[in-house]
Amino acid sequence: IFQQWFPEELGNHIEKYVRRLLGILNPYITISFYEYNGDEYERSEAYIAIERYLSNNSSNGVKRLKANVVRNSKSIFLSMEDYEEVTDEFEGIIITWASSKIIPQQRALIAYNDGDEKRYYKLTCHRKDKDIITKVYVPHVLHEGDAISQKNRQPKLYTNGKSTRWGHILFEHPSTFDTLAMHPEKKKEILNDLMTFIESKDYYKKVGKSWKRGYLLYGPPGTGKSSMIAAMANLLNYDIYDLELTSVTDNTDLRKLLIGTSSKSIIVIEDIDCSLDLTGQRKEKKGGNKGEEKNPVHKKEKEKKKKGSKLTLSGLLNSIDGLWSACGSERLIVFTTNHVERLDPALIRRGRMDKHIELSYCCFETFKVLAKNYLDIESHELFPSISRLLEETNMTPADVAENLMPKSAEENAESCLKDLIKALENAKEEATLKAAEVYSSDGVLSDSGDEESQDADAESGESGDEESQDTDRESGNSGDSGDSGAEDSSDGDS
Ligand SMILES: Nc1ncnc2c1ncn2[C@@H]1O[C@H](COP(=O)(O)OP(=O)(O)OP(=O)(O)O)[C@@H](O)[C@H]1O
Repeated sequence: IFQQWFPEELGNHIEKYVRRLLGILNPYITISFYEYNGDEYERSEAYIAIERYLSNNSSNGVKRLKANVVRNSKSIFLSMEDYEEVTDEFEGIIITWASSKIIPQQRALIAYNDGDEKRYYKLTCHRKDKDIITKVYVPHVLHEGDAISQKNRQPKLYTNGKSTRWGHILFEHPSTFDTLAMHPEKKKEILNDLMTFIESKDYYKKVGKSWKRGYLLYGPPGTGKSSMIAAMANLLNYDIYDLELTSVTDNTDLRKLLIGTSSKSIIVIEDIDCSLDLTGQRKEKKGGNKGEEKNPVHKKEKEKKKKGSKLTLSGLLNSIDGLWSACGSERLIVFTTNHVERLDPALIRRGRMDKHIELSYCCFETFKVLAKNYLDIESHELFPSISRLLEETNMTPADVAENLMPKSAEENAESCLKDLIKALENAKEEATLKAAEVYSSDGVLSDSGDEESQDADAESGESGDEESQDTDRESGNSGDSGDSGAEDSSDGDS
């Protein structure tokens, strides 16, 4: 009626003064949070956080609720239907939240979202409480809402294919820090480190570092490196970006991929020593292996490799802690390797890889965790024999776990422990035989292959080392640190 009977300009004028008058008389203020701001295709983070907060804290008093089944979410959550109202209390202050929407007079012909309706939450509180509401209550609501979203979300596992895009699936690995078998003190130290990291946003800002932390996990195959990454992701509810370096053609692609990662994520490069010729490039600059430099076949091969992949060590280093690494925060970068000694020191220096974690062969403490997980026992009369054997021989947690797993319905804890004892005795015998073979008749080591990798191979039954020793012989390289030898043996292992 008002719009019909008053000329538009006069109408606007009167409306303005009426609103002002009401504003003076009304002791309440309102704050609106719209679902879409500016960029219309992105839901406002504040709106989402408020939705979660209200669904968790105040939905009991609401009669009409909406069930939101978010894809990839672990559970459904309930939120208020349009035009519902709830009250919340904060430090003795009563706050009213109402869900509302603006329906445009002329609906867009092609509507992307409920015919262009603009939903919003309206907070109403007393004018005298304005400061505490805007400075304390609203940030509290946003923080709580974020935490609820984070808790309910299902982590994803991303991987890069041939393109510079990430593809993902839901991450549903069951490994946790409870199932991870390692020395309890070491486990506690890692857990503390992770928890300190996630609570240190302000600290990182204060010291001028981007909020990320590098972990280097190293040890023989089957000692739990991948299991630990899964446990980290499950603990922190982070996504995993499994970066396959061999599919990345150059530094620009690597940068694009890293820009495409989100916060609260773990970027993983597994078997970093096999992924790229990272050691060779730097050693070459320093003079490297002279025998190899003179060898025209090796020189040609290296040049060909360089042309094929323009991903360089310096490109990788820049991505880890150069300017580009600052895009996105709250991230862990994890490298895994079976051969830590083959990595360039620059790649794993502290600051880049802040924490070096060795995952090693099964000790008695590790075994006890596996026995509890697999057989539900904490002690047994066979434990002392197993403890002694584990001291005398190297067996990976993966092999121990395999032996502890019942193979048939008839098997019980005792028979599984006996299986393990048998396997440990066999491994011990094999290791003794292998050691005898390695020593030549005059008691001198016949080959300079490193002991650690031989142990690892003995455990896993792989013959990768033979290949690396052959390659070393062919290239006239007597040391085990030669680039080509290292590369070939890694290929063999992988
Ligand atoms: N420390 C451990 N705690 C619990 N389970 C383990 C542990 N280590 C190995 N396992 C078991 O062995 C399997 C293989 O372990 P995992 O893949 O984590 O080893 P890895 O060190 O990553 O090996 P690789 O270097 O070959 O990738 C796992 O599925 C798990 O069942």
